[in-house]
Amino acid sequence: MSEAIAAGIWLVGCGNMGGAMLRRWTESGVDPARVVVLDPGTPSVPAGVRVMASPPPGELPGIVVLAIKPQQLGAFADAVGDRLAGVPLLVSILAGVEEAVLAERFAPRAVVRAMPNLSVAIGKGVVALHSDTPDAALRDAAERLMAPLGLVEWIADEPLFDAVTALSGCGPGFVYRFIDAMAEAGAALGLPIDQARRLALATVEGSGLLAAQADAPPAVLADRVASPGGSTREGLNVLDRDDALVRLMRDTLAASARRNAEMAAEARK
Ligand SMILES: NC(=O)C1=CN([C@@H]2O[C@H](COP(=O)(O)OP(=O)(O)OC[C@H]3O[C@@H](n4cnc5c(N)ncnc54)[C@H](O)[C@@H]3O)[C@@H](O)[C@H]2O)C=CC1
Ligand SMILES: O=C(O)[C@@H]1CCC=N1
Repeated sequence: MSEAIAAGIWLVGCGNMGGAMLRRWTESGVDPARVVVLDPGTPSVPAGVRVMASPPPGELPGIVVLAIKPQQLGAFADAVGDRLAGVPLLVSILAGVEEAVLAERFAPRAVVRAMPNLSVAIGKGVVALHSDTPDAALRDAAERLMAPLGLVEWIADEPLFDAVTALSGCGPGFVYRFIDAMAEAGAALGLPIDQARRLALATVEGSGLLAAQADAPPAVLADRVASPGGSTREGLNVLDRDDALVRLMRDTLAASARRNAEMAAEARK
């Protein structure tokens, strides 16, 4: 465990995403007694984690993880921003909020921007990281903190965070829509909707697991499902016609990336 993690973690905001990360951290060996949740609400937290409405006086942890909504940043910074000055590592998962803005508002020694997704709750998430800090120990601390959550990847340029947020941060939302759409389509062919939902969910789960372990990329796996002259090919022809699915996904991710850029502009004000 890194020195910064051992020196304690303050998790600011423990909602959907902060809560998912926290559960996974304590399940994978982070000592709950070293974690303070700062949240004015009534979050449900693992046993042993302290919940406070404002930072404990006279203390600074090794790491502060910001997991409030971007729209809540101003109020938090105005209320207690100066209490974080000099904290070794500030990790922010806020969509669209840039490192320079965080550095200016909180004056930590290092900022790492992180983009997790909801599957971190079961250690199968994606966490993209970016930082300009030259401090290798603090970069390492951020990476070690995120390692139990799933696949961790450093992103070369901070502007690419809008793309990464659209793809893997928002991605679970798109996949859930796809599952529901598959179920709807099965029901339209006559299956009872509950059964169609079970089949669609298990199909996506199994396909993802197989693709993750397979010796071939998804395009090749798709061809293995599609027997020549068979029914999968007919369905793939619909998805592939005029790049229908690719164009839909491009529009979907572009809309999310655009919104991230807007949130970044709002946070700069
Ligand atoms: N939900 C998701 O799948 C993902 C969310 N994110 C990012 O995570 C952040 C949080 O999103 P969610 O967890 O979905 O939101 P949420 O609304 O579920 O959680 C926000 C939490 O912050 C608390 N809070 C509000 N004001 C506060 C303050 N001044 N001090 C301390 N705590 C405060 C709220 O009580 C709540 O528990 C956002 O910035 C979002 O961009 C990033 C990746 C994925
Ligand atoms: O919807 C949002 O803004 C956040 C960012 C990634 C997932 N949820």
